[in-house]
Amino acid sequence: MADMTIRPDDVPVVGREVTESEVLEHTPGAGGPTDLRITDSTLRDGSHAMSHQYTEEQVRGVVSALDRAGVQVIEVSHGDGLGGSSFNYGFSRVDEFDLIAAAVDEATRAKIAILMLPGLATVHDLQRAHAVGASVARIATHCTEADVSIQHFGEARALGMETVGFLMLAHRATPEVMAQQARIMVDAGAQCVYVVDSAGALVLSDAQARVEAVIDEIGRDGAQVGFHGHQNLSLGVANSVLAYQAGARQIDGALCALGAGAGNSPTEVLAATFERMGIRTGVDLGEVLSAAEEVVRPFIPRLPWMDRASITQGYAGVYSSFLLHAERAAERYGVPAHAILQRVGELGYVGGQEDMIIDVAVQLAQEQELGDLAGAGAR
Ligand SMILES: CC[C@H](O)CC(=O)C(=O)O
Ligand SMILES: [Mn+2]
Repeated sequence: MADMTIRPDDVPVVGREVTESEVLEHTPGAGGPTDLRITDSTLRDGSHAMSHQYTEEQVRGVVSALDRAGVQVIEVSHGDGLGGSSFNYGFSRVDEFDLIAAAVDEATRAKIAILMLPGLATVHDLQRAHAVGASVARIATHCTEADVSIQHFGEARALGMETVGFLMLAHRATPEVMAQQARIMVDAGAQCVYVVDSAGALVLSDAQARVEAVIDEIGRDGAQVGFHGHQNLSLGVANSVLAYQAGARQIDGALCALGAGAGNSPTEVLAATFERMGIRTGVDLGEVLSAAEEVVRPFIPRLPWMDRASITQGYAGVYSSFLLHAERAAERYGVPAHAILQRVGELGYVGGQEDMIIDVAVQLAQEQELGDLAGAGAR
């Protein structure tokens, strides 16, 4: 197997211009050079859509199929990242470190990545993930809070892991702010920074402008830029293509779009689209289509889809992983999920404020009751 590890020393020194070919050398495919690296998040973002109930057998099946298809990086963690298994976010069925270890055991070529949110996960969790074989650390913060990740990038680099920064809810920051925040992550040790459209709210040029601004800022350091899309407005794949054209060289997807909200950009559609465009991802189209259709599709309890609630998430700019929380609150308090999500968007809640979804539902239920009373009084 070709050694695809990006080592800290592989990243050119800060301040030197890097050529396009140097950038591409960071992402060689298993079977030859690639223009773009796809990271599959079925086993992390998809964990939201699975209510964090993945079994070891499912994880092994997905890793084996993705690995066979030539997907270079496979992310495995609780949907909310390491340490997410909790009352607030939802308990995992199987300990995520066992799932990560199973994924590492199953992969023959692909690297196994973890995602972590500083504060929810600790440096100790990162060390444990590394100890069971994870080699890529994806460290996520709200798009204006990159400074909370500095310690974690330092530790990941000290462990010899490849590092990726995630600037979440990217629609909430201007391209200029995204660039400043990416600079903080790169100075802390990130080798790639993603524009993360957590709400699926970026519309075409919005995604492109953010990727361009981040590349302008960190590209000269040899750092790459990535894009993570959600399908709430059905633009995950189109935004990913624009991100690639703007210079992004790492793109996320999930098989069958299995991810939060209306799901992620489907990995199999990304592979087909980029192949049609003559852009090399190193992914075997037949194998990845089989992985989606034959491995993942049979165990999905509900296919992620653009319905009223998830479209509202894209429209109102709501964190995709709030969907199932809002649906549960809707059922419990008798108010529509889309109305909860619309209000959550207006109030500007961010990841970590899942508990506020209940407050909003209670408030809407009270407003509904008052409205009913007023209506009854008028009769
Ligand atoms: C871990 C939080 C979140 O689900 C990360 C992500 O995929 C996103 O913001 O879209
Ligand atoms: Mn996501």
